[in-house]
Amino acid sequence: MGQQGSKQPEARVLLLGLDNAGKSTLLYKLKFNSYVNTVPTIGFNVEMIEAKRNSFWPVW
Ligand SMILES: Nc1nc2c(ncn2[C@@H]2O[C@H](COP(=O)(O)OP(=O)(O)OP(=O)(O)O)[C@@H](O)[C@H]2O)c(=O)[nH]1
Ligand SMILES: [Mg+2]
Repeated sequence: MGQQGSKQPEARVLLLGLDNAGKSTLLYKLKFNSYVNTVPTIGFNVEMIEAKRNSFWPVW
């Protein structure tokens, strides 16, 4: 239980879906906690999101 050393754990998440499904909207909602008006993505989007501990992840 508790902190496992000082390094924060990292996870890589791949978000897949059909064209226009709302992937970018979800990504930017998670990152900026607000709605972002998107354009169709050419290629892919990569973002780093920092998550704080919460009731889903009370301990690392
Ligand atoms: N009604 C509604 N519209 C949404 C929702 N999420 C996204 N949209 C809209 O759906 C459209 C496509 O959203 P995007 O986030 O660009 O979809 P995408 O999956 O990234 O699309 P591609 O990059 O083309 O693959 C946009 O007009 C969004 O505003 C939602 O939860 N509800
Ligand atoms: Mg997109």
